[in-house]
Amino acid sequence: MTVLEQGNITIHTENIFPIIKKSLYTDHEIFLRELISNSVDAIAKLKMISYAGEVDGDLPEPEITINIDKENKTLSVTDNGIGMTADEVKKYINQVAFSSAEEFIEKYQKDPDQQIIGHFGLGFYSSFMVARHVEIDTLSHRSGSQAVHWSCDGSPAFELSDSSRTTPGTTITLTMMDEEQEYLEEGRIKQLVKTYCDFMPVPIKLGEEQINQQKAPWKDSPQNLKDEDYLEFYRYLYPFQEDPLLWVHLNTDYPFILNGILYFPPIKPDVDINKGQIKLFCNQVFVSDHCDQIIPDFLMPLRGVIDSTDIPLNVSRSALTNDRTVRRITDFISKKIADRLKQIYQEDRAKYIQCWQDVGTFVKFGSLKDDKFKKQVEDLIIYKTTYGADKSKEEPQVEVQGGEGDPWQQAEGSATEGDGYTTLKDYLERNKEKHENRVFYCTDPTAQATYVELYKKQGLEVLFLDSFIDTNYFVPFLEREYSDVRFSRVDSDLDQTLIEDEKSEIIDPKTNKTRSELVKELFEQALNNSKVTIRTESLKTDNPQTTPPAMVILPEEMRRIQEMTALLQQKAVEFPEIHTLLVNTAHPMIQNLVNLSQGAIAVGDGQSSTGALVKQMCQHIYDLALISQKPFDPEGMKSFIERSNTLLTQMTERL
Ligand SMILES: Nc1ncnc2c1ncn2[C@@H]1O[C@H](COP(=O)(O)OP(=O)(O)OP(=O)(O)O)[C@@H](O)[C@H]1O
Repeated sequence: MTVLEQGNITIHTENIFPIIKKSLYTDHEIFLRELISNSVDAIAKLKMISYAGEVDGDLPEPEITINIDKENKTLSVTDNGIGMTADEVKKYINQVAFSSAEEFIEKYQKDPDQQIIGHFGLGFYSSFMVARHVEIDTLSHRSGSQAVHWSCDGSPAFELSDSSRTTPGTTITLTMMDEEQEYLEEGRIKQLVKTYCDFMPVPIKLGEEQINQQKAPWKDSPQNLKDEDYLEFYRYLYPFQEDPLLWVHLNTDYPFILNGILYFPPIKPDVDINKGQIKLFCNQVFVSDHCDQIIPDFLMPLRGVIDSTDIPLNVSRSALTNDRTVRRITDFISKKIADRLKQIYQEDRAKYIQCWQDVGTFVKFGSLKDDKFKKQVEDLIIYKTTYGADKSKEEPQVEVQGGEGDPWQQAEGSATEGDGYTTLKDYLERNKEKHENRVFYCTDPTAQATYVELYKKQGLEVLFLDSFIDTNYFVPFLEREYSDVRFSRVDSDLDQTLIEDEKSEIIDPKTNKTRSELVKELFEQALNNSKVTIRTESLKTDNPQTTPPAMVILPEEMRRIQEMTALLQQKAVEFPEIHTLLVNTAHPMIQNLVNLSQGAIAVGDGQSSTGALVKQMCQHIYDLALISQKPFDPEGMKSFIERSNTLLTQMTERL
């Protein structure tokens, strides 16, 4: 290969200048952020050279002042920072994309906490997006310096002259373009300072009034902050919102610098969990409301602040460049959150339980999404259980578990047992003898109340997996994770321990039929529905009156397929037409029914009023079993009410 020529690429200032002015930054408003950042840097630099013994006398109280002169259409930003000599203006201002930061840090930075915001050497030129004329009036803090005045009308030509300024520091004055007059309104400037510069470490004044918060709690050490401080900060960031459940203070210097406070808010159905609400800062300068690339998906609903100088920003400081550091920061944040949850779990179980309803959603979603996170939190996932629930309230009602005033949420103390919540590991361990590797769960405490009660009475423990994420995603996930464990919803089948051994006592000598066979026949004839299988069992109990006379059973596998299909098609789950009606032959009502039907047959009156009553009773028992699983359709509702009235009338006639 023959080299034809070598040389340096040339840039034409006339062409590149408009690009820097107009296209580098998307929003015009950020010019103020850039000027104030420069002022904050100038104040930090003054502090640094003073540490190095290069400043005579005491340092002034740091201050940045914004002044608006509507008449002359100017906005100025003044600081009492390091200032610039004529040489520095020539070097750092006249040479575009030449920042003093690198040289400065190399020479003076002793304290890693003292950071410089600007690095690209471009921010100052964002002023030309809104100003037709920009002036710098500056006096360096170094003794013997001469104040200088720089001015430029937006063309590459500038003018540098001596200035009569006597106080060290810098004033940047912008004469606003006609179409940018909004930046001469106090309200607009206050709003911009609040957005971008609220937590910058120097007081920013508009005239005499300080308009920034100045204190950034996330930069403080957690030891210095009380719960009330964290809450106050949250209320400041998210006014009129319910208080957060808990928070995590991130504070690390290695392997990257990262500070922040992340809050777990209560989950509200109207909050879009895909829209991040964490504010990203870099050196206390607001960067963005979108931390999508740093915060793992599953933690998007968290709120708060993250501040890191190691998050690689592009020149406009508005977008992130994706790199390895970002991934490491993401992992770090997930780990810290898991650690904090573990700490609360161990130290304040009552609080943990109280927050679980909301926090659990994050944790479960995180476990599904991120394998590393799953490993960190797997022992922290708890489930409501029937075990020990009686101890936390005298008479726990299954019906109220899911609603407000959940009796189990008031569990106190740090007991790990008997507070109505358990981990899966503990559940399996506790029930090893009775039903090894088998989990009974309930997805709807109201609809499945009868079933849960039945299990409870026989001393079988039921877990409540009753949130949206549980039923749709978490149960299948648990099954994959615990592949040797069988998960059965309470209404999917009845465990053998709930059923008496069949006594095949013949009660109809003429036909040689057992009670079970008679019951089955009665219901089959009454329902006359080939899709409903009738199964008879005698449910174990001390008091048959308290067991249900009949229950609808939905085989686990079939129900799951149906649920999956509904989820994929984004439709509501339809109640399966094919199902089983389990009739409890031990229940007195069922026994009476058999007797009634026997009597009817004895007098040869199969079609008589008694026969019709038995039929209606069977239909009614079926409807009552179905009622919790499926709402009536109009036809069903009509016949249920009519039948109820007929039966009640007959009852009054017979009494
Ligand atoms: N108020 C000020 N006081 C002292 N020096 C200043 C001031 N404003 C700007 N400078 C000097 O001008 C240089 C260029 O500023 P500019 O805003 O263009 O870039 P930067 O702040 O270094 O980097 P960035 O583009 O990331 O903001 C700064 O590095 C600094 O040396």
